[in-house]
Amino acid sequence: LAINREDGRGILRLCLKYLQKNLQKKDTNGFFAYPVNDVIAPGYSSIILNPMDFNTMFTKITNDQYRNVLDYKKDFVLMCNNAMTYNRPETIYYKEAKRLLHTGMKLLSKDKLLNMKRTTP
Ligand SMILES: CC(=O)c1cc(-c2ccccn2)c2ncccn12
Repeated sequence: LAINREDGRGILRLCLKYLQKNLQKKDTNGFFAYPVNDVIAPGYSSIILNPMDFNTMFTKITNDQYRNVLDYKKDFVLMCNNAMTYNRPETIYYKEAKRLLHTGMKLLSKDKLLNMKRTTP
């Protein structure tokens, strides 16, 4: 049973790294690559209580901190929503977050995930 659990984690890690690679490609300016700090975004840490970024998500993948793809998807949505909370709609950060979220929902759609589940060994 322990072996199966380890195998399962390995497969999930592979899937999540594949998804992250494709999502991060869409963040062409790298706005979501690392945590936002209060120097570039004044007052950020008092407005956004649950910050998230791709680097943090990658660390969580590596440390098996996601039980499944839906857990990962929650962090992705959190990251995009944070940007649409802190930044005003007319800013590039808001616009990029909205576009990234839309792209992500297509990549993380149910049928895509079902297909992945079906195709993984
Ligand atoms: C994601 C986000 O909210 C963000 C990323 C950045 C950012 C990230 C990397 C380089 C430059 N800017 C940012 N700057 C000001 C205000 C908000 N942001």
